[in-house]
Amino acid sequence: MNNKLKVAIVGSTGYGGVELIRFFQNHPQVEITSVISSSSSGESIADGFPHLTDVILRPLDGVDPAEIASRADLVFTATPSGVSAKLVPSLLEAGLKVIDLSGDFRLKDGTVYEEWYKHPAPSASLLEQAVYGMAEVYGDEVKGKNFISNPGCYPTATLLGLIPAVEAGWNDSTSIIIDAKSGVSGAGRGTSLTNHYAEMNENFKAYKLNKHQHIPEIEQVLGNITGTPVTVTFTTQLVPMTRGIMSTMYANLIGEHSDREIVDLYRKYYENRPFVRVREPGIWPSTKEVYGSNYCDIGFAADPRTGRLTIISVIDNLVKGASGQAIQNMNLMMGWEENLGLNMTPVYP
Ligand SMILES: NC(=O)C1=CN([C@@H]2O[C@H](COP(=O)(O)OP(=O)(O)OC[C@H]3O[C@@H](n4cnc5c(N)ncnc54)[C@H](OP(=O)(O)O)[C@@H]3O)[C@@H](O)[C@H]2O)C=CC1
Ligand SMILES: CC(=O)N[C@@H](CCC(=O)OP(=O)(O)O)C(=O)O
Repeated sequence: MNNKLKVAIVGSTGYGGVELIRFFQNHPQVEITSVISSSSSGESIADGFPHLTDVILRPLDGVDPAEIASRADLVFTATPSGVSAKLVPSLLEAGLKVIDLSGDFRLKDGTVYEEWYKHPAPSASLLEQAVYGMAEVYGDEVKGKNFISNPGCYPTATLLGLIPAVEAGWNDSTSIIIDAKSGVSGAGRGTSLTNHYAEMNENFKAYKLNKHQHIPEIEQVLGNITGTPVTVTFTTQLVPMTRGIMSTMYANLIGEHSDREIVDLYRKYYENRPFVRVREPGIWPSTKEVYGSNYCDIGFAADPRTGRLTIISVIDNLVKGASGQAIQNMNLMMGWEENLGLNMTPVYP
C-alpha cells in the first residue's frame, strides 16, 4: 500500500506552483494527486509548461474543495492574495491541511491587512489560527499544525538577516533601513507592463516606496521579538534577472561588535537549521550562490567609523521565498526531517 502523503496544488500553473512540482519529484514521502487550475482544467500542464512533459501526467483539475478533499490530505494554495482569503476557509472545512503561499493570513490584525492589501480580511479566528511558518524562528509552533501561512519573499530574506542581531539587542530596532531588490519572477507569471521585457531589461527601478505590503509583515515579527512596536524604512527594487532577492539592511549598532562576533552570534542562532548559511567576515553572498535552492545566505559588515551594521541576505524568491519554504513547513507539520526533498545544491553559474 502507498503510504505517501497525498498533496494537491491550487495555482499549479503559476511560478510558485510549478516550483512545488519540481521539488516534489525528489520528495520521498509525497505524491502529487491533484494539480489544480481555475482557468485550464482538463488540459495537460505540459501544454503550458513543456518542461513538465512526462513529469505530471494527470490533467489539471478544477477548484472544488470537496473534490480536492477526496483526492488529497494536504493542499498548497499558491494563489494571488484575495483568492486565498476566499478559498482557504472551505479547504479547512473540508478537513484538509493547508499551506498558503499568499500574504492573506500573515498579518494578525485584519484592519492592518485591509490597509495594505486593499482586500477584505479573512475572519479574525482564521488569522489567529494561521501559524506564521518561518521555520528558523517559529519551527516549534509549526509542528503538528493544520494551517500554515508561508512568509513573504522579501520578509524571509529580511527577517532571517535581522532577527539574531535584534533579538540579542545588538541592533537598534528604531533605526532599521532595508534596501531590497528582486528578480522579475517575484511578481508572478501574470504579465503586467512593468514586467514586459522592454520595460525591465537593462533597467533597475524602485517601486511601492513606503506602500509595500511586506512592510507590516516585517514590522509585526520584529515587534513580537522586541516586545515593542517597530517601524522600518523599506525600499523595493526590480532587477533585470529572473530569480533572486538581495536584502541589504542597515541599523545602528548597540555596543561595539566585530564582524567575527556577529558571525558567531548568527551561527549560534542558526546552529541546527539546515538552510541558513552565514559567511565568514569580509565575504558577502550573491543571489547566484542560492539560485534554485532553499538556502538563505547572510554576510555582514560592522563599521566602527559610523557605528552601523550592514547585513546582506540573499534567497531564491521562488524557493526559500515561496515553494521551498512551504515544503520545509510541510516537513515540520508532518514531523519529518526539515530538509526532506529540499537538499538541492544551488545551480551555478
Ligand atoms: N513569485 C514569488 O516569488 C512569490 C510569490 N508569493 C505569493 O504566492 C502566490 C503565488 O505566486 P506566483 O506563483 O508567483 O503567482 P502566479 O501569478 O505565477 O500564479 C498564480 C496562480 O494562481 C492561479 N489563480 C488565479 N486566480 C485563481 C482563482 N480565482 N482560483 C484559483 N486559482 C487561481 C492562477 O492559475 P490558474 O489561472 O491556472 O488558476 C495562477 O497560475 C501569490 O500570492 C504570491 O504573492 C509569495 C512569495 C514569493
Ligand atoms: C518583484 C515583485 O513584484 N515582487 C512582488 C512580491 C509579492 C509577493 O510575493 O506577494 P505576497 O508575498 O504579498 O503574497 C511585490 O513586490 O509585490
